[in-house]
Amino acid sequence: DTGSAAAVPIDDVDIAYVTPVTIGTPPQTLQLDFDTGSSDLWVFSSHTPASQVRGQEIYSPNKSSTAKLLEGHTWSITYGDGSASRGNVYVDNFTVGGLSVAQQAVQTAQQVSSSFTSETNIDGLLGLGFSTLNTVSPKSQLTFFDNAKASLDSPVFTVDLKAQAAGTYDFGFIDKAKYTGEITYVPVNTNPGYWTFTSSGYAVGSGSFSSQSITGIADTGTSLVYLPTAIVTAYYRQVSGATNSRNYGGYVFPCSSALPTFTFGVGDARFTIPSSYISYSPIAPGSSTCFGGLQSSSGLGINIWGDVALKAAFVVFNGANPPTIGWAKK
Ligand SMILES: CSC[C@H](NC(=O)[C@H](Cc1ccccc1)NC(=O)N1CCOCC1)C(=O)N[C@@H](CC1CCCCC1)[C@@H](O)C(=O)OC(C)C
Repeated sequence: DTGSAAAVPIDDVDIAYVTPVTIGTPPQTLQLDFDTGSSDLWVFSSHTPASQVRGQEIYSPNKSSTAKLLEGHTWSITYGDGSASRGNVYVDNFTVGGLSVAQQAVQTAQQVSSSFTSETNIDGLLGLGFSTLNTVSPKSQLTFFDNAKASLDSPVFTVDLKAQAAGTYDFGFIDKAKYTGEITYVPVNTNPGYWTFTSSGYAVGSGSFSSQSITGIADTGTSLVYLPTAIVTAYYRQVSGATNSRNYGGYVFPCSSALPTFTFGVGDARFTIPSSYISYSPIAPGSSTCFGGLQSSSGLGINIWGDVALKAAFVVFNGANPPTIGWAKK
């Protein structure tokens, strides 16, 4: 089997991407944020208090003839940005881009934090991290990818995110039309359950490449790139008027400033993030102060290659044993 579904930006700065999925019988369609940085599949549902729902699509298990409550199971998750949700669990038919799993654990929200309520374009998350991170208790559940893996032509999914355009999540195959040149594969460390790999270094603009190991995670659910402070300060030193603003929580600069590109290494391959991706967004609509798409990871305790970096490449998440991650130009 294979599957292929669109990854659509939810706003004009690519803060996140959503992908249509169908759940149950008859099928209910929701738009989910596919997140390689977590491993819970949860949805706004008929169990979510109306006061916490603001236009999101909901999954109603009682309207699905194939839904079954997973008795006594609950879940609760908190993400890196502090947003959180919790609830109970059903199993039901689940399809992504033509690829179906019969008894997928679908975690129904009974409580979501205010940031989820206010994010009206996201109806839930589909975790693509390793199933060891799943929060369902007393028995943890498998991700959609882990459930589908055995039936896939190849145990992979690929990520092709685009700037202000629809990209794709493909399952079970590698589409040669989506990348150029070779795919460079590197090992993945599955502890504690993210797609953790080691980059071979970086360069700022046309500057020399600094060979150094940068261990971090490939995270489709994170908007920006978060790297060690030394690298980030070296970058913004090249940007006139840039400051690290406590007020705005990161590096800001005059939107009129010229930004260098940022290049990162994967093995011998080099990937360049265009300046336009790093001039992420005005700090407020119409402001002439812009927030950077490259920020320091010092507050996070983990380096994150989020959407700003993923948009610059075609990435293969290889779920074979042992897992690897592959990066190609496009
Ligand atoms: C630096 S870690 C923070 C990361 N969140 C983010 O990157 C959020 C995502 C978001 C999308 C839509 C609306 C609102 C927020 N964006 C964010 O914090 N931004 C602030 C800086 O400007 C860019 C937007 C995060 O928590 N990612 C989650 C998934 C994410 C999906 C959207 C809803 C909130 C949760 C997950 O990938 C995760 O926790 O990763 C861990 C390993 C850090």
